[in-house]
Amino acid sequence: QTEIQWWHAMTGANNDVVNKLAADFNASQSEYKVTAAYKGSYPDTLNAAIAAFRAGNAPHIVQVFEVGTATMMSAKGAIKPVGQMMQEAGEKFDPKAYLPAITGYYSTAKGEMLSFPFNSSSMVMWVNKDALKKANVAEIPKTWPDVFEAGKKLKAAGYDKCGFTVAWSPWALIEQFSAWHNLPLGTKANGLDGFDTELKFNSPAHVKLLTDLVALQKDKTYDYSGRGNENEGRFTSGECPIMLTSSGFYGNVKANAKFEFAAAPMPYYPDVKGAPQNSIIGGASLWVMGGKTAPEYKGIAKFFTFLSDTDRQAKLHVESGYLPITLAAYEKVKASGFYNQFPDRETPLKELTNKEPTENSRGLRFGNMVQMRDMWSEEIEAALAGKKSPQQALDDAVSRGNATLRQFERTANR
Ligand SMILES: O=P(O)(O)OC[C@H](O)CO
Repeated sequence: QTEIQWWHAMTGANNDVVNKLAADFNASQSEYKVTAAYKGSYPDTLNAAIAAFRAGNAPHIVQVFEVGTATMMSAKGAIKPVGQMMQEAGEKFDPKAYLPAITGYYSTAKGEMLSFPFNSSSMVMWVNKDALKKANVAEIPKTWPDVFEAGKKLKAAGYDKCGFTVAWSPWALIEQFSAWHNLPLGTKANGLDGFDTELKFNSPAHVKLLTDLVALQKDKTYDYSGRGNENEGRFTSGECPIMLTSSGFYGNVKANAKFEFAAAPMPYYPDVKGAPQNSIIGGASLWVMGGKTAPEYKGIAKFFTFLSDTDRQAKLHVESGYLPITLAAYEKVKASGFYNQFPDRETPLKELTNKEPTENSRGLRFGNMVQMRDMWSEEIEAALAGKKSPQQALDDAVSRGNATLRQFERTANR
């Protein structure tokens, strides 16, 4: 048997999904054995894979979050392009089979898709409907001002540690916020059209959001929930009745929330022209590492074909909240009547296709993005702690980010 190691970052219900996929594939044939191993958060998993590659013992497959894409794309010798691997192994792989937002995100300028789409998501606003009822909030908030009002009422109704919050702060407050308001995160279509890009997310609308949050943090109408998804449990426990985070949070919400919930579209500022625009994808894709043997690549290719099966994709979407990935799986779920019964489960798909994407909302691709998210988070944290004005914090996030981009340009092996 040929062993295939798969490193991933999935916890809770999504961890069960990964283990089940590996077990089902292993049971479906006897030549290959996929061994799934949890390696910590997305940044931890990426760092572990880079370290293992340098030490000569990289796994076969690594799940890399969307913002690690530029890093992986530029690591030429370290990765095996998925299209090439599939072709050599005689397995079908058609980038056009995927939702356009996904294909665009993971393809090079030449149209080559280097990684295998796996768990793509978008950001939604999770709401605790029981809490809204208790606080006399008649409708699910649509705009940021509505969210602030709802947060105040929720706080008054007893949710005094957290009226509303967001997980993945830089993803929510900077990246998705920019796309959803048709504002540039950076030049050159947010880096998709070239590495020589400059960050632009210190606009008046960005400053307004941070200013509003700083004010609401004082009495915890808004309460900060960290840089990643480590505090998503604040929603399922009932502590924070409104939380912006991934659609892929569904499995954990379903398993743990003891209240009625819904996944609503992200809020927007109605006075920003063109808002809401469209959201961008999140989640992760599977990267194949370089330097493996032909039989190993054959096994990985067969595993990817197994993962692409339309029924399997449809089921994954329904159970996890991640996107159906392929057009065929999306059509299948639509035809089944699932969204008629559970309209909010289509929210992330509707956000992604809300309008024809612009240069500001096709996606993003920045080198050193993992480090940049930490810097951006530090600046958001400084503003929330009252150490810097929101304008200064975002100006600093932009200038520190730009310096990091220039460093990436100098060192990237392209
Ligand atoms: O929770 P996920 O897997 O949808 O990922 C969220 C963000 O896109 C991570 O960068």
